[in-house]
This record gives sequence, structure tokens and C-alpha cells, in this order.
Amino acid sequence: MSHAISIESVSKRFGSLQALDDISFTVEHGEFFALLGPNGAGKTTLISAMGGLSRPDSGHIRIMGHDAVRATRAARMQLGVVPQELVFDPFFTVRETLAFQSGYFGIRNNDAWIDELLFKLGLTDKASTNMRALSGGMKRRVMVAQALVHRPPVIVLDEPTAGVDVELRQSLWAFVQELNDAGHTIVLTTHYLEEAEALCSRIAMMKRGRLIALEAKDKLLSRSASREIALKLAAPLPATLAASFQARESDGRHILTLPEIGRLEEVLRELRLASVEVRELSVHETDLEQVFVELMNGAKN
Ligand SMILES: Nc1ncnc2c1ncn2[C@@H]1O[C@H](COP(=O)(O)OP(=O)(O)OP(=O)(O)O)[C@@H](O)[C@H]1O
Repeated sequence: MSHAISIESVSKRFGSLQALDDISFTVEHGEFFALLGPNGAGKTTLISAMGGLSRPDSGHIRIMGHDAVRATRAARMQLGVVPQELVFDPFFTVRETLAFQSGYFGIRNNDAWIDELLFKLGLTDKASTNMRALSGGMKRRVMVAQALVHRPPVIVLDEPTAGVDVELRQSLWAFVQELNDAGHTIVLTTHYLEEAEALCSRIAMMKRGRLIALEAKDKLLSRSASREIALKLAAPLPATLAASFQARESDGRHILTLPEIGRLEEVLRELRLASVEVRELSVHETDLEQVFVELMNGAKN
């Protein structure tokens, strides 16, 4: 079959604001894909368009081959979106919420799957609790269950861990990883870059409605040549080095930024010339946050 998600030259304006500017990319079956970008980059707008909730001004989106505008219902059957905002009827119980959502997809007798979802998301003992009586974290778990009642092959999570405690975050990721292992395609937006780094194999970055990077994670990480080194010295850091390598201090160590690792030799030479003994040296590998910041700063406005 075609791609799990295909986005083709999608643009959308809100008045004078270009929220999406000619976005094109595909997500393959079974991928764990991250969509990153600062606030207002257009991630939620793009996700709404995938779910047929808002209509692009131009371009096409297909979910498992179904056009999100012309075949909204068929596309939605293939897609589960966990929204950023908590949207629910406060008077329904958790089980009623999930049964109602199943009915929306024309699924009757969904109890066995609902029970499994409740169990996997740690909601079993909350099944009869009214939605309004749940904590924020519990409500978020219901949002995840709600997106999965129709067992969609493609799952999009829009910042599902915003404001969620560490325990839920970890159990949520274990569950999402399990879904991915079972063959579900996952698209994730998050502001926790270490989550994207740990889970996703390919990463798209957006800024002001445009796609500014789309690469395999490893390739993206290797794109940043700069490294930080931490030095513990027996004497003060020579001023010339401090100036050349934007030195700062942390935890009794000098942190120097090397634009490329080859400059390490220059640092060591300067220290030898100044007779400063090195007691400890460690090199910090690039992480996604560093690449993200560099790309965001480097992208034109
Ligand atoms: N219905 C709307 N009417 C007008 N402007 C909108 C509407 N929806 C979104 N926008 C604007 O479009 C831009 C993109 O918003 P969007 O919510 O898609 O960003 P985002 O990348 O999801 O950000 P965040 O990380 O904060 O969730 C923003 O400037 C936002 O204010």
C-alpha cells in the first residue's frame, strides 16, 4: 500500500498568518516519527488537517491512502489523534466516554477492547468514575484510550506528556512503544526533546509553518559538529581559551564549546603552554536539543 501518511504541498492561512507553508512529507508504515517545533510552528494545525478537523487551503493529506478532505470518514477510521487539549463530557464516566466514542465509529460491543485499554492505561479502577472527578493526568490517559477505541493503524499524539508526571510519562511511553512494536505507525509532537530522541527514528522540524528539517534521527544528530568539553584544571583557565571557546563554569568544571572536535588539540596545546595541568576531561556528545536550537536559530525568519 501507499504511505501511512502522505502530506503533499499543504498550506493554510489564518487571515494574514501563514500557519502552514507548502508542507510535504510522508510517514511510512510502522514508523515512529517525531514532529517538532517551537510554539506556533504549525504542528497542531497540521494534525487538525490530518484528522479532517480543519481544511487546508491547498494541498492533499492522505491517511493510509484515504484523502483527509474528500474521504474524511475513511481517513478518520485509520487515524487516532490524542489531542493536546483535554476535551470530554464531564458527566460521562470513563467507560461511557469510551463506549460513546466507539459508537461514533460505528463499533458496538467494544467492551473487551475497552477493558484492555483501561487496563493498559492504568484506568481499570476509574472505569465508573465521572470524567470531571479525574485528575489531569488521568484525564489525559482517557484521551489516549479515546483515540484508540477503533484500533487505528496510525496514531498521532499531540504533546501527550505536557504537564504529566514522570510515572505516567514513562508508562505512557511504554504503552506507545508497545503499539509501535505491534505495527502501529506513531507520530508524536513533544517539547521534551529527550523523548523524541529516545523513541523516534525520524524527525521533522517545523518553524513558522515551514518544514526546516526532515531526517533520520542519527543523521540529524550527526549534523551538529559542535561539542562541549568539560575540564577540571589544577590552575585557572587561561583567558585566551575562555574567550575563544565561550567558556562557562559548572560544578567546578570549565565547559568549553568546540565548533568542531578537531579544535580539542588547540585547547590542550594552550593548556600545556600555560603549564596548566588537566585533572579531568570529558566530551559531551550532541543531543537533539542542541541540534534543535542550532536549526531554529539558523532557519531564516
Ligand atoms: N483557528 C485559528 N485562528 C487563527 N490563528 C490560528 C488558529 N489556529 C492556530 N492559529 C495560529 O497558527 C499558528 C500555528 O499554531 P499551532 O497551534 O498549529 O502551532 P503549534 O506548533 O502546534 O504550537 P504549540 O507548540 O504551541 O502547540 C499560531 O501562530 C497560532 O496562533
